[in-house]
Amino acid sequence: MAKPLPPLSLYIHTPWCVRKCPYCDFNSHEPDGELPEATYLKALLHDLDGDLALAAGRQIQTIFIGGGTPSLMSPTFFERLFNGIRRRLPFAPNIEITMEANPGTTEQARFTGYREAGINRLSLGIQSFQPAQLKALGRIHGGEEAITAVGQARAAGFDNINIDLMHGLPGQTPSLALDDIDQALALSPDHLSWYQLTLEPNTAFHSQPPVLPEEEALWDIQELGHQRLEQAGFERYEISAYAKPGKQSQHNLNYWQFGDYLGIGAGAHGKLTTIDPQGQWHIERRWKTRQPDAYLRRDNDPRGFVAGKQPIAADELPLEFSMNALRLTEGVAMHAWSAHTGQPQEALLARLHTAAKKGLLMEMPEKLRASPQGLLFLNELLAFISDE
Ligand SMILES: C[S@@+](CC[C@H](N)C(=O)[O-])C[C@H]1O[C@@H](n2cnc3c(N)ncnc32)[C@H](O)[C@@H]1O
Ligand SMILES: C[S@@+](CC[C@H](N)C(=O)[O-])C[C@H]1O[C@@H](n2cnc3c(N)ncnc32)[C@H](O)[C@@H]1O
Ligand code: SF4
Repeated sequence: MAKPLPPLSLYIHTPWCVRKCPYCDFNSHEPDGELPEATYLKALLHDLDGDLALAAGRQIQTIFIGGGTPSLMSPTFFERLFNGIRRRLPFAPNIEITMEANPGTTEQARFTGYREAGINRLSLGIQSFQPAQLKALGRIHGGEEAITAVGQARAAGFDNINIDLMHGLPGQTPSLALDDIDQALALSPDHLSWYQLTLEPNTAFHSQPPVLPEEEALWDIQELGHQRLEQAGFERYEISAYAKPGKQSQHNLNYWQFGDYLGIGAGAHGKLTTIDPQGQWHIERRWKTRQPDAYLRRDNDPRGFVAGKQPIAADELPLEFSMNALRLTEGVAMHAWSAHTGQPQEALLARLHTAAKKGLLMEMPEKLRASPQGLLFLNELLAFISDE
């Protein structure tokens, strides 16, 4: 019997933001005028139609609406979108549906509408509570609005709330970073994503870098912040992701466990496995037209929305799989590594001998699991896996 396909998720991208943040390399754009909600809705469903043949007969386990700023779209937009998707693919009974929201774009009635439309997890991009850091990041909201947004979300019935915080910010000291964590914890989130600010190519911060904390302060922030979160009952399950028990993001877990996902919307990417009549797996990555205007025009184009696609070759699987799985603090069972990569466990063990000796790995041979040192130097660890 052929091995079962991995779980299927759906990523939906909305590409607009009130203002582009200087550190951000996501596919986000300031709109020219009114948001084209109706045409974007139509385009998203046609985009999904183009991917349906790859997902026929499968059920969607999780949906993640990212951006950009999805909270710029109205609740009706999502209600119609979910109705359209459900007509094409069934939803799992306990489906997790996350939406990202910017605290500068929220109001009570909207949150209630999002909840009623079926969104059951909210991810708020708070980043910091300090005026100086929010200003340096070019954010459109203050700390107070972030606190209000969490209250509005709870009042609307959201019982699964994530807060995104960033650290290593311009002018940030360890005590300011800890104060951000404390203020976030005081809001009792279910999940906290704690990202170190990175200077990404093609951003304003890359061409005009801000002054960042010294290396030593960055280490202190990392170490002290990690301790503070664990003391508060948050378990770190991925490099930057902390959750209360049972509140891990199912969508992100599926990515990291090398599950399948459809990606619709401007610049969205997807990964899909299909089985041929001989029972062989074929994995393909595909990505969609990136510029919002060009994406909308593609709706009338017989080439469709796909900007590119590429199969993942068998010899790329060890690295592709490990890049994701090793981000998880629990790592992955050796037999799962073998099942996903099609390689015998001995092949992996041989490659990892030196990495283990260098202290980058925790447990062998039952599990492939990075040590705390390995999580810090993930690229070094991955180099051992990709080296033939
Ligand atoms: C697409 S944005 C989230 C939603 C919303 N647009 C917002 O910013 O409020 C995803 C998250 O990635 C993080 N992020 C974006 N750029 C980053 C960077 N250069 N370094 C570290 N984290 C970054 C931020 O925490 C941000 O909330
Ligand atoms: C940056 S994470 C933010 C997670 C957030 N902190 C939370 O816990 O809700 C957003 C998710 O959207 C996915 N994602 C972002 N941009 C995407 C794109 N263009 N195509 C497909 N997936 C994308 C990421 O891989 C990830 O699963
Ligand atoms: S609001 Fe979010 S997606 Fe938009 S530019 Fe800022 S960080 Fe990027």
